[in-house]
Amino acid sequence: MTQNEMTSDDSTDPAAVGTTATPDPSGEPLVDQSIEVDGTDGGAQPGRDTVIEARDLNVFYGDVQALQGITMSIPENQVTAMIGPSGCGKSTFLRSINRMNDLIDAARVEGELYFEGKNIYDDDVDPVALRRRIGMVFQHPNPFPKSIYDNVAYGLRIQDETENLDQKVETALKRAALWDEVEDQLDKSALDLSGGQQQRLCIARAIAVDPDVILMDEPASALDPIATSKIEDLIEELAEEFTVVIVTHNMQQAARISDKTAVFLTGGELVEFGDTQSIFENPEHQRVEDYITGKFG
Ligand SMILES: Nc1ncnc2c1ncn2[C@@H]1O[C@H](COP(=O)(O)OP(=O)(O)OP(=O)(O)O)[C@@H](O)[C@H]1O
Repeated sequence: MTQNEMTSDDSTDPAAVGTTATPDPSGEPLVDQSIEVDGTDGGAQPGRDTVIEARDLNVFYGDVQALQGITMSIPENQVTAMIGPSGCGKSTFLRSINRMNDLIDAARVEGELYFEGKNIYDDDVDPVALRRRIGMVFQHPNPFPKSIYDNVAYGLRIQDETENLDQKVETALKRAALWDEVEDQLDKSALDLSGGQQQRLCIARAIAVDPDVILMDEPASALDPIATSKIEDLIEELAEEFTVVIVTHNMQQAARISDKTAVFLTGGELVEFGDTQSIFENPEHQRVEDYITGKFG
């Protein structure tokens, strides 16, 4: 992601429908800077770049404060999970990362949130361009009422990336572990797929345009155990190429698939953030231990 890519002008916002599109790769960065961190905030490790960094981020809905002074660094090419009880601000934080909160009238953001060194809340950042680099997958699969092929090709067509389109669609479906199930029926309506297949199609649609980050808001909570297991396997594979940030209510899921875990608690406070294994086996805070062991939530 370059600064110019985030500040480019485009009136089409594919993120609002759960996909992303590719910016012009020729844009020169305004600032040649990526953030290296020392791991003291529990986030990125030495030598591993931070992709997203929140600094004292506060989010309000009207008079209600949903996030309180969130500071954390999210490392690249890892799975970072957000867990915590209902209403603690997990989805609000996720939406802050690609400015989806802009679409909520009452929402107001204070503080800073850096994506590859650029504060995405600076006036010169175009949220549409930002969302091309930070895709999103929602809780309920939301394919378009179009063919399987057209769903995956959607963002590529918006961006005029239609050269070798068949190949790009096939690659995205393979990366989303769906190709083998749909290769003979690409013209079939996406709405005829099972829920789990629809969600993998939405993931294929998001990754077809090659974003840097994929945000996932409880992507498996509407699926049966077998479909959930496929999505979990897929998320782990995706982290080899993308940075994945996932909100989940399912602590076992966070423990299974994430490298880092952020524990939010009531009031929108980030109480603990670090290696998933440490958080689950040896949390620093009693409140986190109580939450993880099911004493509340
Ligand atoms: N669009 C909105 N307008 C007003 N308040 C909102 C809005 N969205 C969220 N909130 C409030 O912000 C707080 C945090 O909500 P958020 O959805 O981020 O929490 P969450 O941890 O993701 O919850 P859940 O696990 O139930 O999805 C809650 O008090 C919620 O009521």
